[in-house]
Amino acid sequence: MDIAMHKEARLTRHAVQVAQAQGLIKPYITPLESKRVPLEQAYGSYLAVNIAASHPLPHFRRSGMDGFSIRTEDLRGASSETPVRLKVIERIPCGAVPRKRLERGTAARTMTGAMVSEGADAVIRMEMTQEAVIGGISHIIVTKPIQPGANVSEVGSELEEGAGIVGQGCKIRSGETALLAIYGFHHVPVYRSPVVAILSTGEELLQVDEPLQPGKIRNSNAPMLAGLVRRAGGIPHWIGKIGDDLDETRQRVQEALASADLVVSTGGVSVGDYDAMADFFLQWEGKTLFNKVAMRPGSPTTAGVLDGKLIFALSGNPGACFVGFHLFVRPVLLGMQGSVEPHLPEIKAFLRQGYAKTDAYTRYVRGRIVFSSDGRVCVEPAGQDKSSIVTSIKDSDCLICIPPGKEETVPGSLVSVLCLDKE
Ligand SMILES: Nc1nc2c(c(=O)[nH]1)N[C@H]1C(S)=C(S)[C@@H](COP(=O)(O)OP(=O)(O)OC[C@H]3O[C@@H](n4cnc5c(N)ncnc54)[C@H](O)[C@@H]3O)O[C@H]1N2
Ligand code: MOO
Ligand SMILES: [Mg+2]
Repeated sequence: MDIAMHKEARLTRHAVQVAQAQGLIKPYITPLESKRVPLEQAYGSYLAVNIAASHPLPHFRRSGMDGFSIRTEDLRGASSETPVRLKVIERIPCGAVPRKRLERGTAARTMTGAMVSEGADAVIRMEMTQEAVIGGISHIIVTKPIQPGANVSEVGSELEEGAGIVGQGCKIRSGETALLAIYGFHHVPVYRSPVVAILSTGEELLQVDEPLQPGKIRNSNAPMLAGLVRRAGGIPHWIGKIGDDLDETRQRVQEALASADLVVSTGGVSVGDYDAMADFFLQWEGKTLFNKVAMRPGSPTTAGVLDGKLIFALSGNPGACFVGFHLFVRPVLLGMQGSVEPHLPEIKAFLRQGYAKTDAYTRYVRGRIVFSSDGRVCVEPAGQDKSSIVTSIKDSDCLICIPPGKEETVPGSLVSVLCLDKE
């Protein structure tokens, strides 16, 4: 292709909607292999199997209070006028098995978490009893009846045997970790983390430790993407910077594809004279899935697939790179880890201030979730909204979706909001 044809091809791109673009990527997202990791290393990974309760929880009748195992029947008529006296027949610490069955008129001193005596149908709290030694034998005196079942966790009252406890594709967080420990999972089958090659393009890019020079900027997208990849459970593999040269781009993209499960590049994907990534996608062995998306920022976002591996060319503008990552790359990373919820959680919220009329593209505004004094969930832009702006990335906890249209989106409008991962 000569230069004029390239220019023509670059300028005549067809924009797809965000949901369409996500749909074009979806067939290429398959979970990676699973592996067994020690439980303490499983946090943040996605479970590769369904896990059911192999025993009821709790698996023995367990006291919820420090007190006495009793038979409620014995206390039925208890009052201050007619106190009931029970003989204390044993002491049951946590971890011990009661030796005696409760017979009429007896109680067993039972600690929180300890096994309740056989024959007992409740545990009375220590505070509701008076202790007395009568004839050298320990007794309690009770002046109120209690309900059957009080302070006793019955077998299976939390989970019955066979109940699903953690499903395949669930993220292992603190609650899941605790359950896996309860059910004896010393090692846990989880999906492998995808390795993500990160490429940045542009002659203007300096390394972070290089002094500034006129016309040049430090590369901020690559470290930002590395952080985003890590937060999404991937392993970033920074390939480095590519100059604005097509042959170099081809070679480095090939290397990147060979060394990783997927490739993410930033910059050089628009219509500029030196946008080598855009040229790369015009003539390559892979299949281009889309090269323009009806969204801002990030309209030139491009995605393709070669030998089953996805490659995403995100815009160089930091705001566009950030949004492109969240809409397209993050779901892939989560999907490769087997997640059942790969997309950002979406909520509705009221727009605090109006948003000026837009064009035919949906805007994904870096925003902040705020609560109004009457308790409504609202959103507002986190700062300047241009694609080149970096500071509003730091201050955002959501992306506000402003629908396309010629009218202003007025204050108080109910809009869709994509919630970003918390650190
Ligand atoms: N005539 C037109 N010009 C532009 C269009 C258009 O449709 N017609 N699209 C604009 C849009 S929208 C965007 S977004 C940008 C996309 O540009 P590229 O993806 O080609 O990115 P670059 O040209 O390489 O760089 C853009 C901008 O970002 C800075 N940059 C690049 N890489 C990094 C990095 N790793 N860290 C920090 N900053 C980076 C770069 O210096 C530029 O300032 O194109 C518009 N133009
Ligand atoms: O689509 Mo660009 O990323 O608006 O600025
Ligand atoms: Mg460009």
